[in-house]
Amino acid sequence: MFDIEFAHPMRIPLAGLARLDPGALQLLEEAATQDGVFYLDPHMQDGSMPDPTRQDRAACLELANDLLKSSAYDLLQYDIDEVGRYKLDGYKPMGRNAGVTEKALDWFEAFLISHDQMCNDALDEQRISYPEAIESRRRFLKSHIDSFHQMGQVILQSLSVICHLDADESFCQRHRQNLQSISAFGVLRYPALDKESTHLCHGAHTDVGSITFLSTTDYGLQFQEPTSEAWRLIEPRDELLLVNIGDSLRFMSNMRFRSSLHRVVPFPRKANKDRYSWAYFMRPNYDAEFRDSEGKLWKSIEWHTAKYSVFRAPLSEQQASSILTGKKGYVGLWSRSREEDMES
Ligand SMILES: O=C(O)CCC(=O)C(=O)O
Ligand SMILES: [Fe+2]
Repeated sequence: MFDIEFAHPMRIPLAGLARLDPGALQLLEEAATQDGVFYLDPHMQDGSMPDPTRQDRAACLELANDLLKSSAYDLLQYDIDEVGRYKLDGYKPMGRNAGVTEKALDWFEAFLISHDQMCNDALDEQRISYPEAIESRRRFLKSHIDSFHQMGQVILQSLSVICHLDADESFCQRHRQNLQSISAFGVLRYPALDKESTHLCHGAHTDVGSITFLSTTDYGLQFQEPTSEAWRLIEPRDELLLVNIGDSLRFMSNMRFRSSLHRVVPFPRKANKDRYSWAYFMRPNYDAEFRDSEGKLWKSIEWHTAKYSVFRAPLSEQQASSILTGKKGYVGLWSRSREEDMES
């Protein structure tokens, strides 16, 4: 038997939050202040919101396959570091960031599609023409992103009630759909690994934005329990969405909410096939302001830019600040030997 410890994120019903049900709000308050991660049950009995775990799951997987089957050469025509100013759209090849061990680079590829390109008609940015796999699914992607944004607003409204914020201070006001936003939807592929693979998975980080909705096909994601600092595996659940709170919401709540520290590592006996995940990164409007844990004032777009330059930096530079993980000097490296212990 493996000695693997699982996390047990709370399961919170979206329907309860939409009604501001006190029981659901209490669960959300506990999850947001203690761990910064929870499972969301997105099912609305009255069908008032599309349920992105059902048919959309298959559609996202098909999109990921269709899109990422192109050669790296073709995909690099949409290099995320070249396409726009803020790395919100385009292809991130494997190995662009530092990874989970000292010598490793990351080993996942991703394609991002910004909220504004799909859903915001009054947009200053130039319109991007995407690969056919995306262009042919514009209607699906628009409604998919819209429904994530609506779910995000329900969570933000609930968190605003928890913080006793007045309507004009509500977190929702800083995530308005008609203002420029850095939110994005992404599909990710982690190729199958073997024992000799040098480059691995996805290094430890907190998410830059406010709320991340995650779905995945397989094991691998770990989250760090804030009090014990132990890494725990997160079980993939088809019928639920995993929600991570990110830095922006942590800062906007004056550090009351935690941003979850997570990473993706090889999972014994499961790393021999591709792992897919897809995420909606709900992030604040460009100009939304907050103060970080040291009191420094940031516009959301500035924090985003600073965080991405740390994602792209070598490990030594990542270690020098607290931007990557929220803890200066800590980059959350994974040790292969422990993993091998588990396999024996
Ligand atoms: O693939 C996963 O499960 C996690 C992805 C992630 O943490 C991210 O893209 O920020
Ligand atoms: Fe993440």
